[in-house]
Amino acid sequence: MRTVDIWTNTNTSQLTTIDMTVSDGCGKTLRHRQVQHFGFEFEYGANLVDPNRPLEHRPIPPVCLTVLQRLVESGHVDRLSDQLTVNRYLPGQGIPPHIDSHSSCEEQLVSLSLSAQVVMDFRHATTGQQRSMVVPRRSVLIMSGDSRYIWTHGIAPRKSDVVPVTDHNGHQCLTLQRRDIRTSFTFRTLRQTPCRCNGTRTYRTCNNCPGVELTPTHIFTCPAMAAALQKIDMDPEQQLYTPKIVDIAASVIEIAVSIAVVINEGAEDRALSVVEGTAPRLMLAVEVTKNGYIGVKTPLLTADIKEGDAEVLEKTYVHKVYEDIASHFSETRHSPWPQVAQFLQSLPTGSVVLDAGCGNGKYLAAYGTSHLVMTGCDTSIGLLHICRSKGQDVVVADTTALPHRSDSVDACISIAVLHHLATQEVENGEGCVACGIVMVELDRLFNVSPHSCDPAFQSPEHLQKRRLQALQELARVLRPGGLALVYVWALEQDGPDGPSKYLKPQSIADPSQPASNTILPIHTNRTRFQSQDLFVPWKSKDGLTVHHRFYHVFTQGELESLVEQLPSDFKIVRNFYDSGNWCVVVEKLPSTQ
Ligand SMILES: O=C(O)CCC(=O)C(=O)O
Ligand SMILES: [Fe+2]
Repeated sequence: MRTVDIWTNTNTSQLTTIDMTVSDGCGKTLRHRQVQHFGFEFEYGANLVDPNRPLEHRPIPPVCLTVLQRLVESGHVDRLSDQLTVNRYLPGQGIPPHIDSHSSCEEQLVSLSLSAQVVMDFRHATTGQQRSMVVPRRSVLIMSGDSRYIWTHGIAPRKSDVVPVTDHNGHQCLTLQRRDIRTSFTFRTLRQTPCRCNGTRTYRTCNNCPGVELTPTHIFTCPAMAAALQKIDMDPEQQLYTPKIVDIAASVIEIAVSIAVVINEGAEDRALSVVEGTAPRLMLAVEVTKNGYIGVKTPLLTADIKEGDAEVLEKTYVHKVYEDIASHFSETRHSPWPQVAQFLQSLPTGSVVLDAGCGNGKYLAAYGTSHLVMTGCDTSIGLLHICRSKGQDVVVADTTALPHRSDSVDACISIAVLHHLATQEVENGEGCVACGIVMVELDRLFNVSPHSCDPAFQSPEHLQKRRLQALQELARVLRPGGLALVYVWALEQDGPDGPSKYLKPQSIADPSQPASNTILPIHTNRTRFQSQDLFVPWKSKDGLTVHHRFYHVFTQGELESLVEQLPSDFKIVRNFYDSGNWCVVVEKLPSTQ
C-alpha cells in the first residue's frame, strides 16, 4: 500500500463542482454518511454494481477524471475508472469494515481524501492482524493485491482519532485529534477480467440449515443462533451485547458457529443495521475469510465511541486495557497501601464501605477490615471475576454513574481511579484554540458552515467535568456523616520524604519543557512526569505487547479544588501527600434537619 500526494499544482477548487445534493436517487444519506454515485451506482447493501444500469445523467465529473488521469500518467493507477462514489462523513460517522466487492469491480481501488484526515483501520481477514493508518487530507489511497482482497478497511464511527506524532524533542507520542468533515472519492472500475481470487470467496454454508448460505441476514434469522444462546442461558437480544461478550464469545461460537456481524463483501451495512437495532454497546464481529471460513472474533466498541473524546480515551485506553491486562495486573497488586488500610481499620464496626474502582479487590479483604461490610465496583469484568473468585461482593459500574442508592454507604474509597478519567482539554496546535478543530479551505468550498466551537468547552468546569462527576457520585452515595478517601496519582513525585518509590533511584528531572497540551506523550515508566495528560505503558508478561493507559496526573491543590466544587455540605477533613499520590478525606456533613 502506498499513499501518494498529487495535489501540488492541482486546482482543487474545481472539485467544488461536485454536487452532493441528494436529489435524484443516486445520492443517499446513509446512517453512517452521505453518499453520491457517478457513472454507476455502487449498491452498498448488495455490494455490487449493476453494469446494465449506467447513470446516464450522472457521469463522472470531468474534473475528477482529470485528477485520476494524473495518477494514470504518473504510473500509480493503471486505468481511468467508470464508477465513482463520493462519501461525506461528519465527525462521528464512519464506514464499517469491509472488502469492496471483487466480483463487480476490478482489483485497483483509488480513494481520494479531501478536507480532513482520518484514521482508517485495516484488518487481515485470516490472521486477524490489525493496522491503523492515518489517511492524510488531500491524499490518494490506492488499494490493490492483499490490501484490496485480504484486508478489510473501515473507519470507526467516532469524533476523534488517536494518531502517532513526534514531539519537538523527537519523541514518539500519541495525540488525540478531533475529526472534521471529510469527503472521499472512491474510484472503481467495473470488472471486465476474471477475478484473481477464482471465486473462492463465497459464503460458507450454515451448519444448521443445509444448503443455506451463511449470509449476514441468515445469521440473524437462523434458529441455531437463538438456540445456542439459550443453551448458555443468554437472552440473544439483551446479554449478547454486554462487556461479557469477550468471555462468552468463544463458547458461543463453538456451539453456533457464528453470531453477530459478518464482515463480507460490503454487505456490512445490512449486517450492522441488524446489530445496531439491538445492540447498544458491544458487538462481536465474525470475519469471513477469503476461503469462506468464519474466523476472527473481535469485540467492537460502537455507539459509545460517538459520545466524545473523553469516552474514546477512557474506553480504549483505560477500560479496554484493564480488560486485556486484568490477570497480569492483578498479579502485581497485592499489598494494600498502609494509609488506605489504616483509614478502613479506623471505621466503626459494621460500616458499609464502597470501594469505587476496586480493581482486583485488594482493599475488599484488606488486613484488619473484617469488621466492615465491603462492596466494590469497577468497569473491568476481568478484574471483577478475580474479586468474585475470592467471594467478594462486586458489581460492574462506572465511577461517573454509580448504581448505588443515595445516602446509602457509611464510607467510600476511590483509590487511583479519578486520574483515569479524561476530559476534553486536549488541544490541537492549529485552528480553534479550544478544541483544535481546523477548517480547511475545501470544506468551505463544499459549502459547509465554518466550525464554531462551543464556548462551554472552554470553561474550567467543563475541563474537569468527568473527574468532578465521579466525585459527585461518591458524595451522593455517602450517607450524611460518612467519609470518603480519595487517592490520585501526583504529577509531583518528590514528596517531603524525597523522591517517591515509583521513581528509579537514578531518575533525574527531565530538563525539557513539559509537553504542550497538543500531544499526549507516552510516559517513560519510573521517571518524572512531563505532562499532566499522558499514556503510561504496560508491557505484557511475555514482553511482546505494550498497552497504553490514559492518565491525568494531578498537580498539588487540584484535587482539593475539585472537592470545593461539591455542595457546601462536603468538607475536606484531611489532605495529604502519600508516596507520589495526592489524597483527601472528605466528610459529608451530618444533616442539620
Ligand atoms: O472514505 C473512504 O476513504 C473509504 C470509502 C470506502 O471504503 C468505500 O466507499 O467502499
Ligand atoms: Fe471500501
